[in-house]
Amino acid sequence: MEFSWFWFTLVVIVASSFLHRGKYKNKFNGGVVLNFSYRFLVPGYYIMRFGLVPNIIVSSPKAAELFLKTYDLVFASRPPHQAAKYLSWDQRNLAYGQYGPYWRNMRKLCTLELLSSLKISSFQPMRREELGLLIESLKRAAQGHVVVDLTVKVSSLAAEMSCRMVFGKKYEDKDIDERGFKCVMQEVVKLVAVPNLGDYFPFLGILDLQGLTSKMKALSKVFDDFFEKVIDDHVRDGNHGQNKDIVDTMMSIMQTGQTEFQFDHRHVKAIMLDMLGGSMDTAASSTEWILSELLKNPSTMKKVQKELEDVVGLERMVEESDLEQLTYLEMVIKETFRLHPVAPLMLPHYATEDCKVDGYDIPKESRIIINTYAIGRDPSAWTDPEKFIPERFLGSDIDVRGQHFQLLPFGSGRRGCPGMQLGLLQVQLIVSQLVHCFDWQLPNDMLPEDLDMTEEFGLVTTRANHLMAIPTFRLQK
Ligand code: HEM
Repeated sequence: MEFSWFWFTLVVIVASSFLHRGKYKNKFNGGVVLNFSYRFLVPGYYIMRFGLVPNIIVSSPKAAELFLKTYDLVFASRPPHQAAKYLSWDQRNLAYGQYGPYWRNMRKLCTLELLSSLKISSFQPMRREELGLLIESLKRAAQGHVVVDLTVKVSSLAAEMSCRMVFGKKYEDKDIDERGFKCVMQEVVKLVAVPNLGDYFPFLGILDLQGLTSKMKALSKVFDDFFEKVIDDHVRDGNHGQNKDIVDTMMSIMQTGQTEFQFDHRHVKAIMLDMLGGSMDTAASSTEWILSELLKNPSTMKKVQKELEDVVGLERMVEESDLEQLTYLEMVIKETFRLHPVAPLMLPHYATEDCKVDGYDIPKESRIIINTYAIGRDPSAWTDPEKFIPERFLGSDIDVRGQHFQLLPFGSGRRGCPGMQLGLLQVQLIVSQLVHCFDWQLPNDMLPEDLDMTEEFGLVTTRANHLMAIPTFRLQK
Protein backbone atom coordinates (compact mmCIF):
# COMPACT_ATOMS: atom_id res chain seq x y z
CA MET A 1 0.00 0.00 0.00
CA GLU A 2 1.28 3.46 -0.89
CA PHE A 3 2.47 5.54 2.08
CA SER A 4 0.28 8.63 2.54
CA TRP A 5 1.47 11.63 4.53
CA PHE A 6 -2.11 12.81 4.82
CA TRP A 7 -3.25 9.72 6.73
CA PHE A 8 0.00 9.50 8.69
CA THR A 9 -0.48 13.07 9.88
CA LEU A 10 -4.06 12.46 10.86
CA VAL A 11 -3.12 9.33 12.81
CA VAL A 12 -0.34 11.16 14.67
CA ILE A 13 -2.62 14.06 15.49
CA VAL A 14 -5.48 11.83 16.68
CA ALA A 15 -3.10 9.71 18.75
CA SER A 16 -1.75 12.82 20.42
CA SER A 17 -5.29 13.94 21.20
CA PHE A 18 -5.70 10.76 23.29
CA LEU A 19 -2.58 11.60 25.26
CA HIS A 20 -3.98 14.96 26.24
CA ARG A 21 -7.51 13.84 26.86
CA GLY A 22 -7.32 14.07 30.67
CA LYS A 23 -6.09 17.61 30.68
CA TYR A 24 -9.19 19.10 29.11
CA LYS A 25 -11.86 16.59 30.15
CA ASN A 26 -13.10 18.68 33.03
CA LYS A 27 -12.69 21.97 31.34
CA PHE A 28 -15.14 21.58 28.52
CA ASN A 29 -18.32 19.66 28.07
CA GLY A 30 -17.50 17.66 25.00
CA GLY A 31 -14.42 15.58 25.72
CA VAL A 32 -12.60 14.47 22.61
CA VAL A 33 -14.28 13.94 19.27
CA LEU A 34 -12.67 11.13 17.36
CA ASN A 35 -14.48 11.41 14.10
CA PHE A 36 -12.68 13.74 11.73
CA SER A 37 -15.39 14.01 9.12
CA TYR A 38 -17.20 17.33 9.43
CA ARG A 39 -20.33 15.48 8.35
CA PHE A 40 -20.66 13.50 11.56
CA LEU A 41 -19.65 15.92 14.27
CA VAL A 42 -22.40 16.11 16.87
CA PRO A 43 -24.05 19.52 17.22
CA GLY A 44 -22.69 21.43 20.21
CA TYR A 45 -19.07 22.29 20.75
CA TYR A 46 -16.13 20.14 21.54
CA ILE A 47 -12.52 20.48 22.43
CA MET A 48 -10.10 18.28 20.63
CA ARG A 49 -6.38 18.44 20.95
CA PHE A 50 -4.53 18.13 17.62
CA GLY A 51 -0.85 17.71 18.45
CA LEU A 52 0.02 20.47 20.91
CA VAL A 53 -2.84 22.70 19.83
CA PRO A 54 -6.30 22.76 21.46
CA ASN A 55 -9.05 22.93 18.84
CA ILE A 56 -12.63 23.90 19.61
CA ILE A 57 -15.07 22.46 17.12
CA VAL A 58 -18.22 24.57 17.07
CA SER A 59 -21.18 22.80 15.55
CA SER A 60 -24.42 24.35 16.78
CA PRO A 61 -25.99 27.76 15.99
CA LYS A 62 -26.02 28.74 19.67
CA ALA A 63 -22.31 27.96 20.10
CA ALA A 64 -21.48 29.77 16.83
CA GLU A 65 -23.24 32.88 18.14
CA LEU A 66 -21.15 32.77 21.32
CA PHE A 67 -17.85 32.51 19.45
CA LEU A 68 -18.64 34.82 16.53
CA LYS A 69 -20.78 37.46 18.21
CA THR A 70 -20.72 37.49 22.01
CA TYR A 71 -16.95 36.91 22.26
CA ASP A 72 -16.07 37.89 18.67
CA LEU A 73 -13.18 40.14 19.71
CA VAL A 74 -11.38 37.36 21.62
CA PHE A 75 -11.66 34.95 18.67
CA ALA A 76 -11.15 37.35 15.74
CA SER A 77 -7.54 36.38 15.02
CA ARG A 78 -6.09 33.62 12.85
CA PRO A 79 -3.69 30.98 14.16
CA PRO A 80 -0.06 30.97 13.11
CA HIS A 81 0.00 28.72 10.09
CA GLN A 82 2.86 27.45 7.93
CA ALA A 83 0.87 27.96 4.73
CA ALA A 84 -0.03 31.51 5.73
CA LYS A 85 3.62 32.26 6.41
CA TYR A 86 4.87 31.17 3.00
CA LEU A 87 1.85 31.90 0.82
CA SER A 88 0.79 35.28 2.12
CA TRP A 89 4.02 37.22 2.24
CA ASP A 90 4.38 36.51 5.95
CA GLN A 91 0.73 36.99 6.90
CA ARG A 92 0.52 40.39 5.19
CA ASN A 93 -2.77 39.40 3.61
CA LEU A 94 -6.25 39.75 5.03
CA ALA A 95 -7.43 36.15 5.20
CA TYR A 96 -4.58 34.92 7.43
CA GLY A 97 -3.58 38.25 9.00
CA GLN A 98 -3.47 38.29 12.79
CA TYR A 99 -6.05 40.52 14.43
CA GLY A 100 -4.59 43.94 15.26
CA PRO A 101 -4.14 47.46 13.85
CA TYR A 102 -2.51 46.19 10.62
CA TRP A 103 -5.32 43.76 9.86
CA ARG A 104 -8.01 46.34 10.75
CA ASN A 105 -6.48 48.89 8.35
CA MET A 106 -6.09 46.31 5.61
CA ARG A 107 -9.66 45.14 6.09
CA LYS A 108 -10.91 48.75 5.85
CA LEU A 109 -8.90 49.26 2.68
CA CYS A 110 -10.32 46.08 1.08
CA THR A 111 -13.90 46.84 2.10
CA LEU A 112 -13.93 50.52 1.16
CA GLU A 113 -11.66 50.56 -1.89
CA LEU A 114 -11.55 47.12 -3.47
CA LEU A 115 -14.89 45.47 -2.71
CA SER A 116 -17.24 48.47 -2.36
CA SER A 117 -20.62 48.55 -4.15
CA LEU A 118 -19.22 51.16 -6.53
CA LYS A 119 -16.23 49.02 -7.40
CA ILE A 120 -18.41 45.93 -7.87
CA SER A 121 -20.73 47.81 -10.26
CA SER A 122 -17.75 49.06 -12.25
CA PHE A 123 -17.08 45.44 -13.27
CA GLN A 124 -20.62 44.88 -14.56
CA PRO A 125 -19.75 45.20 -18.30
CA MET A 126 -16.93 42.69 -17.83
CA ARG A 127 -19.27 40.19 -16.12
CA ARG A 128 -21.83 40.57 -18.91
CA GLU A 129 -19.18 40.03 -21.58
CA GLU A 130 -17.65 36.92 -19.97
CA LEU A 131 -21.04 35.34 -19.27
CA GLY A 132 -22.13 36.19 -22.83
CA LEU A 133 -19.13 34.25 -24.18
CA LEU A 134 -20.08 31.22 -22.10
CA ILE A 135 -23.71 31.39 -23.26
CA GLU A 136 -22.57 31.51 -26.91
CA SER A 137 -20.39 28.43 -26.44
CA LEU A 138 -23.28 26.61 -24.73
CA LYS A 139 -25.62 27.56 -27.59
CA ARG A 140 -23.23 25.79 -29.96
CA ALA A 141 -23.21 22.73 -27.69
CA ALA A 142 -27.03 22.85 -27.59
CA GLN A 143 -27.22 22.82 -31.40
CA GLY A 144 -25.11 19.66 -31.48
CA HIS A 145 -26.92 18.15 -28.44
CA VAL A 146 -23.50 17.76 -26.85
CA VAL A 147 -22.84 16.84 -23.20
CA VAL A 148 -21.26 19.82 -21.43
CA ASP A 149 -18.84 19.60 -18.50
CA LEU A 150 -20.50 22.26 -16.35
CA THR A 151 -17.82 21.95 -13.66
CA VAL A 152 -15.11 22.98 -16.11
CA LYS A 153 -17.23 25.67 -17.80
CA VAL A 154 -18.26 27.32 -14.54
CA SER A 155 -14.81 27.20 -12.98
CA SER A 156 -13.23 28.70 -16.13
CA LEU A 157 -15.82 31.46 -16.12
CA ALA A 158 -15.18 32.26 -12.44
CA ALA A 159 -11.40 32.26 -13.05
CA GLU A 160 -11.69 34.61 -16.05
CA MET A 161 -14.01 36.98 -14.21
CA SER A 162 -11.62 37.05 -11.23
CA CYS A 163 -8.57 37.66 -13.42
CA ARG A 164 -10.20 40.51 -15.28
CA MET A 165 -11.42 42.07 -12.05
CA VAL A 166 -8.04 41.82 -10.31
CA PHE A 167 -5.55 42.21 -13.21
CA GLY A 168 -7.77 44.01 -15.74
CA LYS A 169 -7.06 41.36 -18.38
CA LYS A 170 -6.73 37.65 -18.93
CA TYR A 171 -3.23 36.26 -18.77
CA GLU A 172 -2.37 33.11 -20.62
CA ASP A 173 -1.77 30.00 -18.56
CA LYS A 174 1.88 29.89 -19.56
CA ASP A 175 2.39 33.40 -18.12
CA ILE A 176 2.32 31.96 -14.63
CA ASP A 177 3.71 28.44 -14.96
CA GLU A 178 3.53 25.49 -17.32
CA ARG A 179 0.78 23.98 -15.10
CA GLY A 180 -1.57 26.89 -15.85
CA PHE A 181 -3.27 29.47 -13.69
CA LYS A 182 -6.25 27.46 -12.37
CA CYS A 183 -4.08 24.49 -11.51
CA VAL A 184 -1.60 26.62 -9.56
CA MET A 185 -4.44 28.35 -7.67
CA GLN A 186 -5.95 24.97 -6.82
CA GLU A 187 -2.61 23.87 -5.46
CA VAL A 188 -2.61 26.86 -3.09
CA VAL A 189 -6.09 25.99 -1.82
CA LYS A 190 -4.98 22.37 -1.36
CA LEU A 191 -1.76 23.22 0.48
CA VAL A 192 -3.60 25.55 2.84
CA ALA A 193 -6.07 22.77 3.71
CA VAL A 194 -3.68 19.81 4.15
CA PRO A 195 -3.03 19.02 7.86
CA ASN A 196 0.58 20.06 8.42
CA LEU A 197 2.55 18.47 11.26
CA GLY A 198 4.47 21.73 11.67
CA ASP A 199 1.24 23.53 12.63
CA TYR A 200 0.43 21.05 15.39
CA PHE A 201 3.97 20.28 16.59
CA PRO A 202 5.83 23.55 15.92
CA PHE A 203 9.23 21.96 16.76
CA LEU A 204 8.70 19.59 13.78
CA GLY A 205 8.05 22.45 11.39
CA ILE A 206 11.71 22.90 10.59
CA LEU A 207 12.09 19.24 9.55
CA ASP A 208 9.32 19.56 6.94
CA LEU A 209 8.62 15.83 7.14
CA GLN A 210 5.76 16.01 4.66
CA GLY A 211 7.65 18.17 2.19
CA LEU A 212 4.86 20.75 2.38
CA THR A 213 7.05 23.70 3.27
CA SER A 214 9.29 23.18 0.26
CA LYS A 215 6.21 22.95 -1.97
CA MET A 216 4.87 26.15 -0.45
CA LYS A 217 8.17 27.96 -0.94
CA ALA A 218 8.28 26.87 -4.58
CA LEU A 219 4.67 27.97 -5.13
CA SER A 220 5.25 31.26 -3.39
CA LYS A 221 8.15 31.93 -5.79
CA VAL A 222 5.89 31.17 -8.77
CA PHE A 223 3.30 33.68 -7.50
CA ASP A 224 5.88 36.23 -6.52
CA ASP A 225 7.40 36.24 -10.01
CA PHE A 226 4.02 36.35 -11.71
CA PHE A 227 2.61 39.12 -9.50
CA GLU A 228 5.77 41.21 -10.01
CA LYS A 229 5.17 40.88 -13.75
CA VAL A 230 1.55 42.00 -13.25
CA ILE A 231 2.74 45.02 -11.25
CA ASP A 232 5.34 45.87 -13.94
CA ASP A 233 2.62 45.67 -16.63
CA HIS A 234 0.46 48.05 -14.62
CA VAL A 235 3.33 50.50 -14.08
CA ARG A 236 4.11 50.39 -17.80
CA ASP A 237 0.49 50.77 -18.99
CA GLY A 238 -0.42 53.49 -16.47
CA ASN A 239 -3.70 53.44 -14.61
CA HIS A 240 -6.94 52.91 -16.45
CA GLY A 241 -8.83 56.08 -15.46
CA GLN A 242 -12.40 55.30 -14.45
CA ASN A 243 -12.04 51.59 -15.24
CA LYS A 244 -9.49 50.73 -12.63
CA ASP A 245 -8.93 47.07 -11.88
CA ILE A 246 -8.01 45.97 -8.35
CA VAL A 247 -4.26 46.16 -8.99
CA ASP A 248 -4.66 49.70 -10.41
CA THR A 249 -6.50 50.72 -7.27
CA MET A 250 -3.84 49.24 -5.00
CA MET A 251 -1.03 50.82 -7.02
CA SER A 252 -2.68 54.26 -6.69
CA ILE A 253 -2.98 53.72 -2.95
CA MET A 254 0.67 52.68 -2.78
CA GLN A 255 1.91 55.59 -4.88
CA THR A 256 -0.10 58.28 -3.08
CA GLY A 257 0.97 56.87 0.29
CA GLN A 258 -2.57 57.42 1.60
CA THR A 259 -2.47 54.49 4.01
CA GLU A 260 -1.52 55.04 7.62
CA PHE A 261 0.53 51.85 7.47
CA GLN A 262 3.32 50.50 5.32
CA PHE A 263 1.91 49.41 1.95
CA ASP A 264 4.40 48.18 -0.61
CA HIS A 265 4.70 45.50 -3.30
CA ARG A 266 4.49 42.71 -0.71
CA HIS A 267 1.11 43.97 0.48
CA VAL A 268 -0.18 44.40 -3.07
CA LYS A 269 0.86 40.82 -3.90
CA ALA A 270 -0.64 39.36 -0.71
CA ILE A 271 -3.98 41.06 -1.40
CA MET A 272 -3.92 39.95 -5.04
CA LEU A 273 -3.76 36.35 -3.87
CA ASP A 274 -6.57 36.97 -1.35
CA MET A 275 -8.84 38.41 -4.01
CA LEU A 276 -8.16 35.57 -6.45
CA GLY A 277 -8.32 32.82 -3.82
CA GLY A 278 -11.43 34.35 -2.25
CA SER A 279 -13.39 34.73 -5.45
CA MET A 280 -12.50 31.89 -7.83
CA ASP A 281 -13.28 28.54 -6.24
CA THR A 282 -16.00 29.82 -3.90
CA ALA A 283 -18.19 31.28 -6.66
CA ALA A 284 -17.58 28.31 -8.97
CA SER A 285 -18.29 25.69 -6.36
CA SER A 286 -21.44 27.44 -5.04
CA THR A 287 -22.78 27.70 -8.61
CA GLU A 288 -22.02 24.05 -9.26
CA TRP A 289 -23.87 22.89 -6.13
CA ILE A 290 -26.92 25.03 -6.94
CA LEU A 291 -27.06 23.64 -10.48
CA SER A 292 -26.63 20.11 -9.09
CA GLU A 293 -29.55 20.56 -6.70
CA LEU A 294 -31.70 22.00 -9.51
CA LEU A 295 -30.90 19.04 -11.76
CA LYS A 296 -31.67 16.65 -8.93
CA ASN A 297 -34.97 18.43 -8.19
CA PRO A 298 -36.67 19.09 -11.55
CA SER A 299 -39.81 20.61 -9.97
CA THR A 300 -37.63 23.24 -8.26
CA MET A 301 -35.84 23.89 -11.58
CA LYS A 302 -39.24 24.47 -13.23
CA LYS A 303 -40.22 26.96 -10.51
CA VAL A 304 -36.97 28.91 -10.94
CA GLN A 305 -37.50 29.00 -14.71
CA LYS A 306 -41.11 30.11 -14.27
CA GLU A 307 -40.00 32.96 -12.03
CA LEU A 308 -37.43 33.98 -14.67
CA GLU A 309 -40.10 33.89 -17.37
CA ASP A 310 -42.32 36.15 -15.26
CA VAL A 311 -39.59 38.64 -14.33
CA VAL A 312 -37.38 38.63 -17.43
CA GLY A 313 -39.51 37.03 -20.18
CA LEU A 314 -38.23 34.69 -22.87
CA GLU A 315 -37.21 37.48 -25.22
CA ARG A 316 -33.98 38.51 -23.51
CA MET A 317 -31.20 37.41 -21.20
CA VAL A 318 -31.03 38.19 -17.46
CA GLU A 319 -29.58 41.57 -16.44
CA GLU A 320 -28.05 42.27 -13.02
CA SER A 321 -30.91 44.70 -12.35
CA ASP A 322 -33.37 41.74 -12.52
CA LEU A 323 -31.71 39.83 -9.71
CA GLU A 324 -33.39 41.43 -6.73
CA GLN A 325 -36.81 40.38 -8.05
CA LEU A 326 -35.82 36.71 -8.18
CA THR A 327 -37.07 35.81 -4.73
CA TYR A 328 -37.59 32.09 -5.34
CA LEU A 329 -34.06 31.78 -6.72
CA GLU A 330 -32.85 33.46 -3.54
CA MET A 331 -34.52 30.71 -1.49
CA VAL A 332 -32.89 28.04 -3.68
CA ILE A 333 -29.49 29.65 -3.12
CA LYS A 334 -29.99 29.79 0.66
CA GLU A 335 -31.09 26.16 0.75
CA THR A 336 -28.04 25.10 -1.26
CA PHE A 337 -25.70 27.10 0.98
CA ARG A 338 -27.30 25.36 3.97
CA LEU A 339 -26.63 21.87 2.60
CA HIS A 340 -23.39 22.62 0.76
CA PRO A 341 -21.52 25.49 2.41
CA VAL A 342 -18.49 25.84 0.14
CA ALA A 343 -16.17 26.58 3.07
CA PRO A 344 -17.61 23.99 5.49
CA LEU A 345 -15.10 24.71 8.26
CA MET A 346 -14.66 28.38 7.28
CA LEU A 347 -11.14 29.63 8.09
CA PRO A 348 -9.83 28.85 11.58
CA HIS A 349 -10.28 31.51 14.27
CA TYR A 350 -7.83 31.87 17.19
CA ALA A 351 -8.20 32.71 20.87
CA THR A 352 -5.96 35.68 21.71
CA GLU A 353 -6.61 35.29 25.46
CA ASP A 354 -8.08 32.81 27.95
CA CYS A 355 -11.84 33.13 27.87
CA LYS A 356 -14.83 31.59 29.64
CA VAL A 357 -17.58 30.73 27.19
CA ASP A 358 -20.90 29.49 28.54
CA GLY A 359 -19.14 28.53 31.78
CA TYR A 360 -16.29 26.61 30.10
CA ASP A 361 -12.64 27.64 29.97
CA ILE A 362 -11.24 28.15 26.49
CA PRO A 363 -7.45 28.32 26.68
CA LYS A 364 -5.53 31.10 24.97
CA GLU A 365 -4.11 30.02 21.58
CA SER A 366 -6.95 27.57 20.91
CA ARG A 367 -8.02 27.21 17.30
CA ILE A 368 -11.74 27.68 16.77
CA ILE A 369 -13.22 25.68 13.92
CA ILE A 370 -16.77 26.62 12.98
CA ASN A 371 -18.44 23.62 11.40
CA THR A 372 -21.05 25.27 9.18
CA TYR A 373 -21.76 21.94 7.52
CA ALA A 374 -23.02 20.43 10.80
CA ILE A 375 -24.80 23.68 11.74
CA GLY A 376 -26.70 23.65 8.45
CA ARG A 377 -27.89 20.12 9.19
CA ASP A 378 -28.54 20.55 12.91
CA PRO A 379 -31.92 18.86 13.55
CA SER A 380 -32.68 21.21 16.43
CA ALA A 381 -32.42 24.18 14.03
CA TRP A 382 -33.93 22.69 10.85
CA THR A 383 -36.89 20.41 10.14
CA ASP A 384 -36.01 17.53 7.79
CA PRO A 385 -32.42 18.85 7.64
CA GLU A 386 -31.22 16.38 5.00
CA LYS A 387 -33.96 17.34 2.52
CA PHE A 388 -33.65 20.06 -0.12
CA ILE A 389 -36.69 22.28 0.51
CA PRO A 390 -36.20 25.92 -0.63
CA GLU A 391 -39.77 26.71 0.48
CA ARG A 392 -38.63 26.43 4.10
CA PHE A 393 -37.46 30.06 3.71
CA LEU A 394 -40.90 31.29 2.64
CA GLY A 395 -41.95 34.03 5.08
CA SER A 396 -38.73 33.51 7.09
CA ASP A 397 -36.28 36.32 7.73
CA ILE A 398 -33.25 33.98 7.85
CA ASP A 399 -30.60 35.22 5.45
CA VAL A 400 -26.98 34.38 4.66
CA ARG A 401 -25.37 37.63 5.82
CA GLY A 402 -24.16 36.45 9.21
CA GLN A 403 -27.04 37.61 11.43
CA HIS A 404 -28.64 34.15 11.67
CA PHE A 405 -26.28 31.62 13.17
CA GLN A 406 -28.03 28.56 11.75
CA LEU A 407 -26.90 29.63 8.25
CA LEU A 408 -23.33 30.93 7.94
CA PRO A 409 -21.98 30.40 4.41
CA PHE A 410 -20.02 33.67 4.64
CA GLY A 411 -19.17 33.51 8.35
CA SER A 412 -20.13 36.31 10.70
CA GLY A 413 -18.63 39.11 12.78
CA ARG A 414 -15.28 40.83 12.34
CA ARG A 415 -13.88 38.03 10.17
CA GLY A 416 -17.01 37.51 8.07
CA CYS A 417 -16.38 37.40 4.31
CA PRO A 418 -15.65 40.90 2.90
CA GLY A 419 -16.46 39.62 -0.61
CA MET A 420 -20.00 38.49 0.25
CA GLN A 421 -21.80 41.07 -1.89
CA LEU A 422 -19.65 40.27 -4.92
CA GLY A 423 -19.80 36.50 -4.32
CA LEU A 424 -23.59 36.50 -4.04
CA LEU A 425 -23.96 38.66 -7.12
CA GLN A 426 -21.74 36.38 -9.22
CA VAL A 427 -23.55 33.26 -8.08
CA GLN A 428 -27.05 34.70 -8.63
CA LEU A 429 -26.09 36.02 -12.06
CA ILE A 430 -24.43 32.86 -13.39
CA VAL A 431 -27.10 30.47 -12.08
CA SER A 432 -30.02 32.59 -13.28
CA GLN A 433 -28.50 33.06 -16.74
CA LEU A 434 -27.75 29.36 -17.18
CA VAL A 435 -31.21 28.17 -16.20
CA HIS A 436 -32.97 31.02 -18.02
CA CYS A 437 -31.18 30.47 -21.33
CA PHE A 438 -31.22 26.66 -21.27
CA ASP A 439 -33.17 23.59 -20.25
CA TRP A 440 -30.79 21.01 -18.85
CA GLN A 441 -30.90 17.26 -19.11
CA LEU A 442 -28.66 14.67 -17.45
CA PRO A 443 -26.62 12.52 -19.86
CA ASN A 444 -27.24 8.84 -20.67
CA ASP A 445 -30.91 9.06 -19.58
CA MET A 446 -29.73 9.34 -15.98
CA LEU A 447 -32.60 9.87 -13.55
CA PRO A 448 -32.39 13.01 -11.40
CA GLU A 449 -32.38 10.95 -8.20
CA ASP A 450 -29.32 9.06 -9.47
CA LEU A 451 -27.18 12.20 -9.76
CA ASP A 452 -24.14 11.65 -7.57
CA MET A 453 -23.73 14.36 -4.93
CA THR A 454 -20.52 13.12 -3.28
CA GLU A 455 -18.36 15.92 -1.93
CA GLU A 456 -14.62 16.27 -2.13
CA PHE A 457 -13.41 17.65 1.17
CA GLY A 458 -11.08 20.63 1.16
CA LEU A 459 -10.87 24.25 2.25
CA VAL A 460 -13.51 24.70 -0.46
CA THR A 461 -15.78 21.70 -0.88
CA THR A 462 -16.38 20.80 -4.50
CA ARG A 463 -18.23 17.95 -6.19
CA ALA A 464 -16.17 14.76 -6.24
CA ASN A 465 -17.31 14.11 -9.82
CA HIS A 466 -17.80 16.70 -12.52
CA LEU A 467 -21.35 17.84 -13.25
CA MET A 468 -22.25 16.88 -16.80
CA ALA A 469 -25.47 17.93 -18.59
CA ILE A 470 -26.95 18.56 -22.04
CA PRO A 471 -28.29 22.07 -22.74
CA THR A 472 -31.26 23.03 -24.94
CA PHE A 473 -31.60 26.72 -25.75
CA ARG A 474 -34.98 28.02 -24.55
CA LEU A 475 -35.06 31.76 -25.33
CA GLN A 476 -37.00 33.01 -28.32
CA LYS A 477 -34.08 35.06 -29.70
C1 HEM B 1 -19.90 32.52 -2.85
C2 HEM B 1 -18.79 33.16 -2.60
C3 HEM B 1 -18.06 33.20 -1.27
C4 HEM B 1 -18.21 32.45 -0.13
C5 HEM B 1 -19.22 31.33 0.12
C6 HEM B 1 -17.23 32.92 0.82
C7 HEM B 1 -17.08 32.43 2.12
C8 HEM B 1 -16.15 32.90 3.03
C9 HEM B 1 -15.99 32.39 4.37
C10 HEM B 1 -16.82 31.29 5.01
C11 HEM B 1 -14.97 33.09 4.95
C12 HEM B 1 -14.39 32.86 6.35
C13 HEM B 1 -15.12 33.67 7.39
C14 HEM B 1 -14.54 33.47 8.78
O1 HEM B 1 -13.46 32.93 8.93
O2 HEM B 1 -15.19 33.87 9.74
C15 HEM B 1 -14.47 34.03 3.97
C16 HEM B 1 -13.43 34.90 4.20
C17 HEM B 1 -12.88 35.71 3.22
N1 HEM B 1 -13.36 35.88 1.94
FE1 HEM B 1 -14.99 35.01 1.14
N2 HEM B 1 -16.49 33.92 0.24
C18 HEM B 1 -16.97 34.13 -1.03
C19 HEM B 1 -16.53 35.08 -1.93
C20 HEM B 1 -15.47 35.93 -1.75
C21 HEM B 1 -15.00 36.92 -2.69
C22 HEM B 1 -15.69 37.23 -4.04
C23 HEM B 1 -13.90 37.52 -2.16
C24 HEM B 1 -13.01 38.62 -2.70
C25 HEM B 1 -12.92 38.97 -3.93
C26 HEM B 1 -13.67 36.91 -0.86
C27 HEM B 1 -12.64 37.23 0.00
C28 HEM B 1 -12.52 36.76 1.29
C29 HEM B 1 -11.45 37.18 2.20
C30 HEM B 1 -10.32 38.14 1.87
C31 HEM B 1 -11.70 36.52 3.41
C32 HEM B 1 -10.87 36.64 4.70
C33 HEM B 1 -11.46 37.73 5.57
C34 HEM B 1 -10.70 37.97 6.86
O3 HEM B 1 -10.06 37.07 7.37
O4 HEM B 1 -10.79 39.09 7.37
N3 HEM B 1 -14.65 35.96 -0.64
N4 HEM B 1 -15.20 33.90 2.81
